[in-house]
Amino acid sequence: MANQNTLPLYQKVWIKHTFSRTVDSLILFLLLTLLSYRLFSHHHFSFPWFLALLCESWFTFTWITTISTKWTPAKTTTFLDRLFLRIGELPQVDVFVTTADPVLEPPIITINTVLSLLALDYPANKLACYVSDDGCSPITFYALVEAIKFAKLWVPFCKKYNVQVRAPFRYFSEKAKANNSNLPQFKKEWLKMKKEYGQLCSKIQNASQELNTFPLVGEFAVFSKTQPRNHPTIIEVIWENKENLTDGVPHLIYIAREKRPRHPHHYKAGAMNVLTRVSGLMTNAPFILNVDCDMYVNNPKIVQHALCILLDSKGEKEVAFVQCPQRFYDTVKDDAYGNQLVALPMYIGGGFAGLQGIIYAGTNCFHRRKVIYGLSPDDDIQNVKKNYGFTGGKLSQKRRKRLFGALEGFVQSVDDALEEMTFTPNDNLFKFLDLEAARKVASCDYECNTAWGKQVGWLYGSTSEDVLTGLEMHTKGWRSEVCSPDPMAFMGCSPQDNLGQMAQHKRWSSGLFDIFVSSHCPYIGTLFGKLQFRECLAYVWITNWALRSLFEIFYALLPAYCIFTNSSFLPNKEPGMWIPTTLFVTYNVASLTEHLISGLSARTWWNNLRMGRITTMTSCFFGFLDIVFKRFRISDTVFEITKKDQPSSGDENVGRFVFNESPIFVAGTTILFIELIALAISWRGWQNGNDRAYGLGEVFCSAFVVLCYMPFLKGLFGKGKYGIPFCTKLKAIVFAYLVFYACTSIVTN
Ligand SMILES: O=c1ccn([C@@H]2O[C@H](COP(=O)(O)OP(=O)(O)O[C@H]3O[C@H](CO)[C@@H](O)[C@H](O)[C@H]3O)[C@@H](O)[C@H]2O)c(=O)[nH]1
Ligand SMILES: [Mn+2]
Repeated sequence: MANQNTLPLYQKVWIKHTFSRTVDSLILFLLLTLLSYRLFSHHHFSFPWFLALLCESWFTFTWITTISTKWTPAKTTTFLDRLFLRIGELPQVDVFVTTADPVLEPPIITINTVLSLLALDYPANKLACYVSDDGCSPITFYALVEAIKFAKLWVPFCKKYNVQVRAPFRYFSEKAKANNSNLPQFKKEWLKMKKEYGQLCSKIQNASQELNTFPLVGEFAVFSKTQPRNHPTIIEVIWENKENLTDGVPHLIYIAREKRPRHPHHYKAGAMNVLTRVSGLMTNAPFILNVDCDMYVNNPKIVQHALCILLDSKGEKEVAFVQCPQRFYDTVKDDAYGNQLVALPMYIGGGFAGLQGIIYAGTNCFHRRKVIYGLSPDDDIQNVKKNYGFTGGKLSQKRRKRLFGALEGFVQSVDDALEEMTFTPNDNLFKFLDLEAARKVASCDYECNTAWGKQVGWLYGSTSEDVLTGLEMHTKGWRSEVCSPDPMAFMGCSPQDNLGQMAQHKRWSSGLFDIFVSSHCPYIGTLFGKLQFRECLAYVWITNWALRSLFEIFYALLPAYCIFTNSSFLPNKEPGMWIPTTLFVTYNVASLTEHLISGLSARTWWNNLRMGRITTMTSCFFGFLDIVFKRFRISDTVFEITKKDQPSSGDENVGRFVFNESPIFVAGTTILFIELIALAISWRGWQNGNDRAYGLGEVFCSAFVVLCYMPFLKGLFGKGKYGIPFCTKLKAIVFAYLVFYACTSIVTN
């Protein structure tokens, strides 16, 4: 029998999706057939024919990257029982939470996340929770101060009754069948807890309403004379687990890093780096769990599950980070805005997992501190020390400044982290706490002329800092794993309307494309680094999302162009027409099947398909433009924070499209108008029985685009926020006419 101590702590199995593989290959075959048909049909050669060839070549290339990513999906299972046999003592974990705006991210959501983290089923003396507040808001701070009082009741309650959902707003709102509900003692405590939570909510609610009149006295005095973008560092230890109790409440530290108008603050990546340094000085745990303010813990044992992977004898040497899936609660029915990301992660995410590893998604992720500090998998510590310029345990003065900044105490903590010295906890973590030093590492100047954001920490330069940082780790040769135990590890909120969803897609597509055109481009990672080839293709798939918009827009306008100019891009009257027809049918049946297999409705499939077309042609197109402007130094990209709403249940308008004056909607409305004009012209042509070069194919394609843009069509007639603003319609009509005019005049000239 194998020694219990040598058994692996997790297992990875590769799944065979024979059906999926067959259908995907068939689609590829059809795409290639279509391309060759186009190349060999000399009699068809014309502008639309070549444009179609160009777009379809792109789609084929994208499809190759898709198939390659999906081909060998994998799943991991963790063995908790073996973890306890293997290690005597659980390691320390530092938990990072980021919040940035008390209005878009209501403090009540943030404190629920924090409460669920403090109540993790993990020894309290091995956890420390650091909250970064980029909004520098006294209300957020107040909410945390109040939350910790509640935590002292909540944490023991959760542990005593083994509560699963430890975010109180979910626990009390949910039809959550209270466990042990028969016990009178439980009933009593449950009621008390509910009452206490209610009081906590109303306190925070009241404070939020008095945003401008909130008294900045006592411990809040530090917030006087601060502005969100202009203030010194504020670090407050809200709670310290002084007695080092395993069943107490973990440390809670509030950090608002210094912000000055002239200093770029690098958004979330900047916040994460400050959290890394401040925690390095305080607890310096070897593992870091990072969650966004809106992601609460849904599985209180998740840290142990992740540790199974990180501490496994193989995982320890190879795995840089463990990513848990992002799932959302109270989602809009049938995923009306196509943002629940259920089917996609299942196929694409599973595929990534079967390669070098899943991308880092910015939240719900466990990191190794030493990897964050730039360690490569094949670097042994002595080597690193040589490379970094450590001599006799000390970094040479010059290199130390260049890499980690000038603070002696912090460099010492890096040295310890690289050696994993902190694996066994100090008896009193805060004994030597030097707040002055902590403020220094959180200041604007600290990173000047250092490697932070370049080789060390979260990398700067993209609004998808998460994917960039993960890609760099993969390029160094690290792997990553997905950890998705049952129940789901974390749950969060997703945008509750299409505005949030479209802004999010714009940020992602531009951030990802920014990576593609930077020196971190996946191709470079494969050529000069250790990024595996298929992992590279998977990253290419994800990072050129914005580029897809161009081809999709051209392709969507192609049928209209043909109708305007009486030409064709499809072999309408020839037997060759079966190729695009079969392709269209097969592709859609395949994606519908994938949705149904994932347990989703047909309506969800349609919504995803439709929203995919809309966001790619609008949000992602603007994401693309953002990067073009950035590269030509016309304007820089900004991280627009998504609004975190608590869904209003029973609202009959949930799922409806809302509009504003954003240029994104001008683009969408223009596309709709162009297709409508095309349909009208074809209708007239049909009635007059004119001699037409285009056929049913082009008309069908045009109609299909209109069908995808149905929310816009409804928006033309909608009222209030559900209607497209008049000036947007006007601009769109002008643009549509210009396109029409340009098309027809090219041909007549
Ligand atoms: O200047 C900033 C801006 C944002 N954030 C935080 O970043 C997180 C993510 O922001 P959010 O608006 O919720 O963006 P999402 O689109 O929901 O985030 C996804 O995409 C981001 C990258 O674009 C990742 O950083 C996130 O982890 C990932 O969940 C939130 O906790 C914010 O508080 C900051 O700390 N500082
Ligand atoms: Mn979010």
